Amino acid sequence: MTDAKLYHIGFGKNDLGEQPPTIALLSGDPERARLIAQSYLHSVRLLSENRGLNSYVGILPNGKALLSATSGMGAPSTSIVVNELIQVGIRLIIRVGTCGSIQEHVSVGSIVITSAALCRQGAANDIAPVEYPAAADPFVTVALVEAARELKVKYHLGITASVDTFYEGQERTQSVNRHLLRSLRGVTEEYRSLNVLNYEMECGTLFKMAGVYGFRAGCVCGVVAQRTVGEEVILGQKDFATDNAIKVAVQAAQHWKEPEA
Ligand SMILES: O=P(O)(O)O[C@H]1O[C@H](CO)[C@@H](O)[C@H]1O
Ligand SMILES: O=c1cc[nH]c(=O)[nH]1
Repeated sequence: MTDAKLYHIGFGKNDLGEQPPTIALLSGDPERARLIAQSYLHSVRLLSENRGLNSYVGILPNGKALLSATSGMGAPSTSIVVNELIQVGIRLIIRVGTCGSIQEHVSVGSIVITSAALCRQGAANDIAPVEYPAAADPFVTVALVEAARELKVKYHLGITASVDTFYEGQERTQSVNRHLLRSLRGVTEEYRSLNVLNYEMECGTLFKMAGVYGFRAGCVCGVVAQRTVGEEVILGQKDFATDNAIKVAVQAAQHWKEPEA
C-alpha cells in the first residue's frame, strides 16, 4: 500500500486523515460525487479534482468516514480509479450510476440494484478471462435492497448489461453513426428476452476487479432512459432517479457492517 499521491486519482493514503474511509461511493459523474459529499457528509474535504476525477472525504451522520469518488465514464477509466482506490485502503465500492431500462416494467425514476453483470467490456478482459463471473457482492447487494425498502424507493434487482459504448453498444440508431454493426442489431431485444434489466457502462468491470483483487462491490443506478419507448435520456426525471440511487447507496454505506467470517 502506498503513502504517495496516486497518479490518476491525485491523492494518497496520507491525505485521508486520522479516520481513513474503507468505503467509497463511486459515481461516473464528478458532479454526482460532489453532490453526495455536500448533501450527506459533514467535515468534507476535497481531495483532488485531477482529470475531473473529483474525490471528497467526509463523515456520515453516524460517524463513519466515507469517500465520494469519480470513476469517469466507461470501463478503462473505472479500472484505473478502482485500482488506485484499493491502493489507498478502500475495501468496499458501491457504484452510484445512471442507466437505461430495457424492460417495460423498469420505469424511469426507479433504481436498479445489480446482482450480476453481463460484462461486454474490453477492459475487463485485461483483468480476468471473459468467462470470469461479474457478480456483485451478495452482502452489499442485500444492504442496498434493505436500504431501498427502508426508504421506500422503487427498486428492481437483477442482471445489468455493462457495455463499452453508450451509442453503438446500447444499439442506439439515432446517433451520427449510420452503420450499426450487424452483430449489434437486435441485441437489446435479445437481452430483454434473457431478463437483463438495464444498460450501463462500468459495473461489469468493477465486479470482475472485486473478484480478482478481493474487495466488495455493489451497484445501484437510477433509471434515466426507457429503451422500450425511445433512445433519449429523460432529463425531467434524471434528478429524481439519481437522488433515489444516491440515498439508497448512502444508507447502505451508513448501515454497513462487515459480515462475520
Ligand atoms: O451516470 P454514470 O455513473 O456516468 O453512468 C452512466 O452514464 C454514462 C453514460 O451516459 C455512463 O458512465 C453510464 O454508465
Ligand atoms: O441509456 C443509458 C442511460 C444512462 N447510462 C447508460 O449507459 N445508458
